[in-house]
Formats: sequence, structure tokens, C-alpha cells
Amino acid sequence: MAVSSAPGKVYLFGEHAVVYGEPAVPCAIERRARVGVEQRADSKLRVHAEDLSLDGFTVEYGGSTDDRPDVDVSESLISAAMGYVDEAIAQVRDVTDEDEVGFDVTIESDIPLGAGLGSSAAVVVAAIDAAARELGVSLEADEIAERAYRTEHEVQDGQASRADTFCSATGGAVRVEGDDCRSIEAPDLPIVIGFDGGAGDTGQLVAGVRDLREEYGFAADTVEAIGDIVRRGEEALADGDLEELGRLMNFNHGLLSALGVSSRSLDTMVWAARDADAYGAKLTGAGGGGCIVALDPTPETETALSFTPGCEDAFRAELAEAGVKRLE
Ligand SMILES: Nc1ncnc2c1ncn2[C@@H]1O[C@H](COP(=O)(O)OP(=O)(O)O)[C@@H](O)[C@H]1O
Ligand SMILES: C[C@@](O)(CCOP(=O)(O)O)CC(=O)O
Ligand SMILES: [Mg+2]
Repeated sequence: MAVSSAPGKVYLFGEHAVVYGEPAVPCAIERRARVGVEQRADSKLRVHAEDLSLDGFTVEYGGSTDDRPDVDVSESLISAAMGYVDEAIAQVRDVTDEDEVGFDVTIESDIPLGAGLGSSAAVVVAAIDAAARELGVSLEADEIAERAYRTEHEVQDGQASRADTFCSATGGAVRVEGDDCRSIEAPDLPIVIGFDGGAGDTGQLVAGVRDLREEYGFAADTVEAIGDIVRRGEEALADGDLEELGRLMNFNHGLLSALGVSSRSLDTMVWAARDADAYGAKLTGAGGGGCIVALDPTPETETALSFTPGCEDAFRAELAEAGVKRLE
């Protein structure tokens, strides 16, 4: 049995625009997915997902959709939950040249699903590392990131950037622009997260931005303007200038909102954070519902969010220095 964990992330800047080659700066946080993998005697894949928002369930099947047994959750939920694990295992079979190998996979995660904190990337990164090690292969972080990116790219119908997966594999703050992925220095940021209890459909939201961008020149300009914000944000990060970072996060949120990926509850939480004198606040990840990220060294934003209707959970998040971790 091999067990690995990998962190979730917040986007300080640049989600969505990163899909079109603009830079983005995500930052790993200490909320992790842990994935245990044990080789089976046969070639089946059995997944046990113990998750807060999906009631824990177990699926066992031989690899083809027809072979899936009846379980007490809807087929769409199973497909949604299985897609990433399935493809991650396919990547491991490919990289290790072990086409016929089967696994028991157990997933535990502190990262809410579909909420913009990169649960999919964390699960995929941890699964790839653990499954490869179970077969006696130790992959470098770059290789794990590459295979995890291919997984997200496949599952999200060709619409994925390298940002989430690289960040989860390497930890810390990173900068991603197209295929260029690198770690960057970041000061200790006072990150506060508000979670509305909901989720967004990453594929649909990305497709919505793609359509807007194709239809309107000003939507394409908006995507480019987000790239400009990210470049200024990198300077503010290097200077440790929290006020400027906050202003730029506010601007970034406005442009994401213009691109149609915010929601009433995300906007409400963003305004609650601003009213509490956070340096700045924005949605994180694909949007549509899920989480906002704010910067505030005082307890004010967390307290204000916890009293904000529509905010289900407010918590502080530490930057995760480590990416993928080998636990067993
Ligand atoms: N704990 C988990 N167990 C099984 N699958 C998970 C788990 N967490 C995330 N996933 C997979 O990731 C998907 C959510 O990813 P996504 O829509 O990209 O949102 P995000 O990455 O922001 O959380 C889920 O539908 C599921 O397939
Ligand atoms: C919208 C996007 O930029 C980020 C999605 O992040 P998340 O899966 O919602 O955490 C898509 C991508 O970069 O693949
Ligand atoms: Mg994701």
C-alpha cells in the first residue's frame, strides 16, 4: 500500500485567462487530499471515496462503463467522481508500462469538491504518485505534474491549464504561463477563505468564457486585461505589498464577474470581506459557486464571513510549502 497527499490551492490571480495563455499565480494551501493505493491481483479498479460532500461510496468495476455494478448513487455522480481517478490510473499504467494492473484506491480529502480549491488536481496528483510508487516507480514532481495535467486535460475535454496540477505537485506559490511553470517566492500571506457550500461546473464555466471570448472582442480584451493584472500582481507579491495585492485582487474579481463566472453568493462574500477591511477579495478557481479568497491579517474578515448569509464556512488557510507528500 502506498499513500500520498497533495494540497489544494487558491488563485491569487489569473484563473480562466490562464486557459488562453495568460499568466496565473496560484498558491498551494494546507488542505489536502490523501490517496491510498494498493495493487490488486486482477486488473480491476476499485475506488472508495470518503468525502464530506459526496456521501462516502465505493465503486468497483473492470474499466469499461458496462462493467460498473449498481451502487446507491446516481450514475452522473459516479462518473463525475470516477473520471479523474480513472484517467490518473490510466496515466500511471502508461508511464509504468503496466497495462493490466488493477488497484484498490481510497480517497480522503479536506478540500471541498468543485469549489475552486483544486480538489481535482490534488486527488489526481496524490493518486498518480501513490499508484506509481505502489508499482515501485518514483516519479519526479515535474513528471507527476505533467501526468496530472494530461489527466485534467482529458477529463475536462481539452480545456485545462497546467496551473492547478503544477501547483499541487510542487506546493508553494507558482507562476504558470502556457507550458512555462515555475515556483516563485511569496511572503506569508494572510489568506482567508469563504465557502458558500456550493460548487461550480468547471467545464461549463470554462466553455462559457470561451464562447464570450469568441463572440465579443471586449471579452477577449478582458481576458488580456486579467493577464496585465497578473503581471502587476507578481511585482506586488515580490515587494510584499499587501495593499497593492488586495487592490489587484479586487480588480481581478471585477473582470471575472464581467466574464460571467461569479455568482450572487460569491459576490456577497467578496463584499463582506471588503466591508470588513480586507486588503482585497476575489473568487478563486472556476467560479459559479464555491470559494472566495481574501487577504486580511486581522480576524475581521473571518468573523464577518461567518455572519454572512450564504457563507457556509470561513477559515484561514496557511500556504503549503510542500506539494505532493509521501505518507506510506
Ligand atoms: N474526495 C474526492 N473523492 C473523489 N473524487 C474527488 C474528490 N475530490 C475531488 N474529486 C474529483 O474532482 C472533481 C471536482 O473538480 P473540479 O470541478 O475541477 O473542482 P475543484 O478542482 O475546484 O474542486 C469531482 O467531481 C471529482 O471528480
Ligand atoms: C478555470 C480554471 O482556470 C481553473 C479551475 O480551477 P478549479 O478546478 O475550479 O479549482 C481552469 C484551468 O486552469 O484549468
Ligand atoms: Mg479542478
